[in-house]
Amino acid sequence: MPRFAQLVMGPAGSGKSTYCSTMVQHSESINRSVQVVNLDPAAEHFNYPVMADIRELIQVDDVMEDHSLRFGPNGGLVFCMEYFANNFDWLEECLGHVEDDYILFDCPGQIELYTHLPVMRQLVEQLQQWEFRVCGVFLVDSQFMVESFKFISGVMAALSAMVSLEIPQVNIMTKMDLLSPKAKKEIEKYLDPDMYSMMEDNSDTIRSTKFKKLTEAICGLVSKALKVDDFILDRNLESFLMRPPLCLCVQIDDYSMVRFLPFDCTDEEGINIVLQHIDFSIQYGEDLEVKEPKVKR
Ligand SMILES: Nc1nc2c(ncn2[C@@H]2O[C@H](COP(=O)(O)OP(=O)(O)OP(=O)(O)O)[C@@H](O)[C@H]2O)c(=O)[nH]1
Ligand SMILES: [Mg+2]
Repeated sequence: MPRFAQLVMGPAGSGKSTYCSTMVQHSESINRSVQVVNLDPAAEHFNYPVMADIRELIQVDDVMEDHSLRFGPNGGLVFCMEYFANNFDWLEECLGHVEDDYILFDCPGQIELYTHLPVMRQLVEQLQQWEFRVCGVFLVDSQFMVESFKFISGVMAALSAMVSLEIPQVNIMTKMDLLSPKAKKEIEKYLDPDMYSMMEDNSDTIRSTKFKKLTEAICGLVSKALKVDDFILDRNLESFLMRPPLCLCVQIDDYSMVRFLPFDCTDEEGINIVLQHIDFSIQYGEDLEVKEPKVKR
C-alpha cells in the first residue's frame, strides 16, 4: 500500500502551521485520519497533536548555545536540518508504518531550504524510498500577492521549490479572510494574469523609477516564458477550477503549472477543494477499498 505525504512549505509566517492544524480538524470532520510531523526545529507554538517532533532530535536553541559552532538563528536552523538529513532513521522510527498513512510535514520558513539547499530534496527522496507519494504544498500569504510585482515574486518562489523538488506541487494563497473587499477584487484579476497589463495597473504603487524599470523587465521576461491558458485538469475537478475566484492558472511552458488556490481557514468548502487538488495530485483514494453504500432500511 502506498503512503501519502504533504510537504507544507512556504516563507516565514505564511501560515504553514495554521494550515496543518486546519487540515487536521477538517480531516477529523470528514472522518479521515491525518497526522502531522513538526519539522521546524525552532517552532514554539503549533496547534495540532504531533506524531513526531524534530525538536526531540535537535533544537535550534541548543545549536546556538554551542560556543564551538557559533551559529545565529538562520545558520543554526540550516545546521539542524543538515543534522536531520543525516539522521533519517530517527524519522523512520517515529513514522512506523500504519496502513493508509497520510502525513503532513510542517516545515520551517527559511526560503533557502526550498530554493538551493539539498535537505528538502533529500527528505523527498527518502520518503519516496519509504513508499510515500509526496505532494509539495507551497504557501504564500495572499496579502503579499495583491500587487503585480509581489505576485511575480510569489510565482518565482513557488516555481523555484517546484523545480528543485520535482514533485507535484499545489500552491496556496493563505489568509484570504484577512483581505479587504478591495484586495479581494484585486486578487480576481490574477485569474487571467497578463504581466504587462498588471504593470500598467499598479504602476502608481511603485515610486522608484529604477525599481519600476526592473520590475517591468522581469515582467517582460516572465510574460515571454509564461503562457496563460485555460486548462482543465480533470472532468470531476472542472467545476472547482472554474469557480471564480477559486482558480488562478498560470501555465508555464517549460515546467508544469504554477497556479494558486485561495485558502481561508474559516471556509470548509474552500479547504475541501484544496484537499481534493492535493489528493488528486498523489492519487490518494485510488487504492482504497470500495465501500458499499449503506442501504437505508
Ligand atoms: N486570519 C488568519 N490568520 C492566519 C491564517 N493562517 C495563519 N494565520 C496567522 O498568521 C500567523 C502565522 O501563522 P503560522 O501558521 O504560525 O505561520 P508559519 O508559516 O507556520 O510560520 P513559521 O513557522 O514561523 O514560518 C499566526 O498569527 C496565525 O494565526 C489564516 O488563514 N487566517
Ligand atoms: Mg510554523
